[in-house]
Amino acid sequence: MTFAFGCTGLDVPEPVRTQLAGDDVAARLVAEDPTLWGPEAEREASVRLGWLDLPATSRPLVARLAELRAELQFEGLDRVVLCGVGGSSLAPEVVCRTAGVPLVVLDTTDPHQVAAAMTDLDRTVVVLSAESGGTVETDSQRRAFIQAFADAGLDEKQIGARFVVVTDPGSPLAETGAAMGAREVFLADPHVGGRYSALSAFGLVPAALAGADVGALLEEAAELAEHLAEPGNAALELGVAMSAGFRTGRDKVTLADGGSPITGFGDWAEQLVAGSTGKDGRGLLPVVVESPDAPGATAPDALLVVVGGDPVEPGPSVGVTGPLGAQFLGWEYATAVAGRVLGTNPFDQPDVVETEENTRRLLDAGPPVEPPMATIGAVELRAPGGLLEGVDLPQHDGVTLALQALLAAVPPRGYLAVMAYLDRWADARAGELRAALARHTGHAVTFGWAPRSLHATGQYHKGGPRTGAFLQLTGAVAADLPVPDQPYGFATLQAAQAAGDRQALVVRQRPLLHLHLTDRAAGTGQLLDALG
Ligand SMILES: O=P(O)(O)OC[C@H]1O[C@](O)(CO)[C@@H](O)[C@@H]1O
Repeated sequence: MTFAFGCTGLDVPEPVRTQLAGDDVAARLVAEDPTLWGPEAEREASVRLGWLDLPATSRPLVARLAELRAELQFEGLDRVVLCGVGGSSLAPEVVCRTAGVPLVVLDTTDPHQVAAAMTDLDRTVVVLSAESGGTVETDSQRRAFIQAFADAGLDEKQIGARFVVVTDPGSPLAETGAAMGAREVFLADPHVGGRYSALSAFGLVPAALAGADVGALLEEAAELAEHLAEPGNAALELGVAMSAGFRTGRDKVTLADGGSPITGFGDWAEQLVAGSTGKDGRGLLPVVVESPDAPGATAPDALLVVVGGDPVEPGPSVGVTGPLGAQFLGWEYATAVAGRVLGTNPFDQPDVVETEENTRRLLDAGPPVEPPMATIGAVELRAPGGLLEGVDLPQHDGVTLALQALLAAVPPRGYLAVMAYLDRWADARAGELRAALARHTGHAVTFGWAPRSLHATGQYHKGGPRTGAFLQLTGAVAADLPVPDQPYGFATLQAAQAAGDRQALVVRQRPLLHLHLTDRAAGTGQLLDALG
């Protein structure tokens, strides 16, 4: 079975067909024509289309990874922890969840979540995965694991042997990996950007070491690759549908699983679509929902895409089926195609760096002092930017009123984004807030764990249309964890990332509600109660 596309109730405007079919986009994309996205994108595109070749060029990795896994297993190292974020962790996480093999993914700075990953060190191997090699989340985790292994009594050589590195050639991490004596440093194809790296060493190394069949994944993709130059191929049709949605006022792409055997695909597709299209004041907002009939799954400004199922009548809706390897390649292709119609460069992320710079500044200067406007139960309320000016916040229903004020501030055709700087396992209940909020509004509601979301929808939040309203959640930290050789711990880093994100949103005059949970479980319960 390969990638298949079905669609119902969507009109494709003639100019979209012409721009994609008439211009022979399918064949030109497969030929890696960098001019497809206009002169401004040409330079970047000329070094970012290597993902089209990966079903073939990644093949030699399969045997080497099987050997390495056997070697690790022989030494009793059967627990794989992946330190990486965004494109460097979401694909292997989907692969492993789908295959049912254990992979501990650490894509956070939450001190509780990082500490929880540092168990069973005697059987742990750590994959450090970062394309740029300088990402603060991954670098901090590297330092913490080195320290933890040292505390467990390992010497320098033994510690090096516990790390496998995946990065681009010439990156600072390539150098660090060599200097620390990492067991192996995999240098990935530098002509593939992070969001498009699912079938490169970034997707394959952690997944294969955890026990997934990555050879099968490449075969699934290769089968689709054979058809990608054909006019009307299924991946092109998906790109046409997303583009047609955009052109007809549906600039949200709702992603729902239709009972496929794939687990967590929406989170990977979200970073691909948001990071590739959300810039220059436009974009497609991916909205990952719990099921095709979840609150907010259908809306007048959204195209519902069912992954692994049929389109939902009466539409407009799309269904895409096929195995995971084909889904990865098909969505990358479709997103690149949509970028052409939107007029965006699918391969850059111009607005991500701003929050990173804000974070660095805040780490240098110390955290901002922002007294809460009110504390209600386990929730401290703040609204930088003035959202709650003139709003009374009584103890009995102040949280409800604050949430109502935020929902009322979502502009027409806008969206509400929840960014939870929490532990996505221990504080998993916060994930229920998406549906709970969506029941109270006709607007799209997205939910993202942060700081992971900075590398996914974060680009869209800052670079896309200014139609978002934002709910940021932070939580009390019971015990901080130092970041070795840095003047701050994970709690300070996480708080600085959250504050840096708030600054980037306030500068754009976006409505923002910041709720700090002084007790994470109680505060989450309070929010869900407030939403009924
Ligand atoms: O692999 P890196 O360099 O750590 O980057 C992580 C992610 O950050 C981004 O560069 C943008 O936030 C993504 O494209 C990428 O997947």
